[in-house]
Amino acid sequence: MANVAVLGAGSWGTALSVVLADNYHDVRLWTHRKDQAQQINETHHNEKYLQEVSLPSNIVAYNDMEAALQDVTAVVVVVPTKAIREVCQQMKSVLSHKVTIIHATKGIDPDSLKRVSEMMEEELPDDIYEDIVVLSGPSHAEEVGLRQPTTVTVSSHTMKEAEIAQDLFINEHFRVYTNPDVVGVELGGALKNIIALGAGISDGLGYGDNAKSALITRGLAEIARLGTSMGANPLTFAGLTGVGDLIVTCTSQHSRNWRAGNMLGKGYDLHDVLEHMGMVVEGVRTTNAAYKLSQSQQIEMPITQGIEQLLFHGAAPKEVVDQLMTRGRRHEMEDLANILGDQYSS
Ligand SMILES: NC(=O)C1=CN([C@@H]2O[C@H](COP(=O)(O)OP(=O)(O)OC[C@H]3O[C@@H](n4cnc5c(N)ncnc54)[C@H](O)[C@@H]3O)[C@@H](O)[C@H]2O)C=CC1
Ligand SMILES: O=C(CO)COP(=O)(O)O
Repeated sequence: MANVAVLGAGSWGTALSVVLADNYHDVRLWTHRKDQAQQINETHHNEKYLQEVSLPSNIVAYNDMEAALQDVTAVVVVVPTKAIREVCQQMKSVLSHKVTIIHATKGIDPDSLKRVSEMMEEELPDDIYEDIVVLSGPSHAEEVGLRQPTTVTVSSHTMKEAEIAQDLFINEHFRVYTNPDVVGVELGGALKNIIALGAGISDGLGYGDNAKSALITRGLAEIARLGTSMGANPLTFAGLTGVGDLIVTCTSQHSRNWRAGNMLGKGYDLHDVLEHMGMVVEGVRTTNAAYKLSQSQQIEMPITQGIEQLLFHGAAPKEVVDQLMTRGRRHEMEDLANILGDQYSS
């Protein structure tokens, strides 16, 4: 069994620690907050982020990163996208041996327009890891923590590292697939958060299942359009980290992105919504990143564009829906064939 550090003690870092602990690994759950480390070790619960789950005794919380990383063979990074560079800097200053590095963060940085693994590659020295592994897929922390059946995908450029991650996590409640398409796996997980905001907005406006199904399906089309232009394999978007994660995030009240969207649809102000959530809503910053990417790559992303207008430029939810519904007429098969490439054109 392995010594594994999980960096980030929010809801997802805590739930992934439970999976690792169930597989008999010694888990060091690192948090940047001393009081939280103390609270977890005293109560064996993460009261703020995953209250209902009781944590096995082989999960120990740390506040000292150097101590948490001592003798580990694998490090799982699960902080919000905004904190990735900072946490990598801290890791770099205390880690001198080679480890398997896995990240489970879903976002794109709106400043550098980089994916999470790209930011990590920029920040970390080459000699402490072989290849970054991405873990993504339809997986609400609340359900994983309760050991409900869940499937995810791990991806890295070298299959060996992905398979190490698969071995660490797989068990009878948590089934782990591999996929070599790092770009597609990462982009699917990040971009679905924009569409989940949209699904929440639609529900907040009082629209029904037809509208939500349209958002999921046309959202998938624009995710795949941007994704393939950035080098992803279009088939990945038909898998767990594409349509799978879209379904789970757009249809569940566990989703923070859906919940934030729902409040926006009901007319609440973005600042108040984020304050109320108290947990990361990755879709907000990723909307801005995807919007910028769509502009620079000249990719049509009408839903993302509408949500960008709503979040950052004062557009009313109903105005955005009206704009989407009155766009010029389109040929559905042509749109889909364009994503898949020439061999599918009619
Ligand atoms: N919650 C879920 O069900 C899932 C979340 N994810 C992704 O995992 C990532 C983390 O999300 P959650 O754990 O849900 O977020 P969360 O909001 O529950 O917790 C975030 C954690 O990061 C910590 N943090 C914030 N800034 C930090 C910094 N500068 N240095 C160190 N720690 C910092 C916070 O103290 C908190 O413990 C996000 O990218 C999210 O999209 C992915 C799959 C499922
Ligand atoms: O990524 C998730 C489920 O796969 C969690 O989504 P939220 O961040 O919207 O809660």
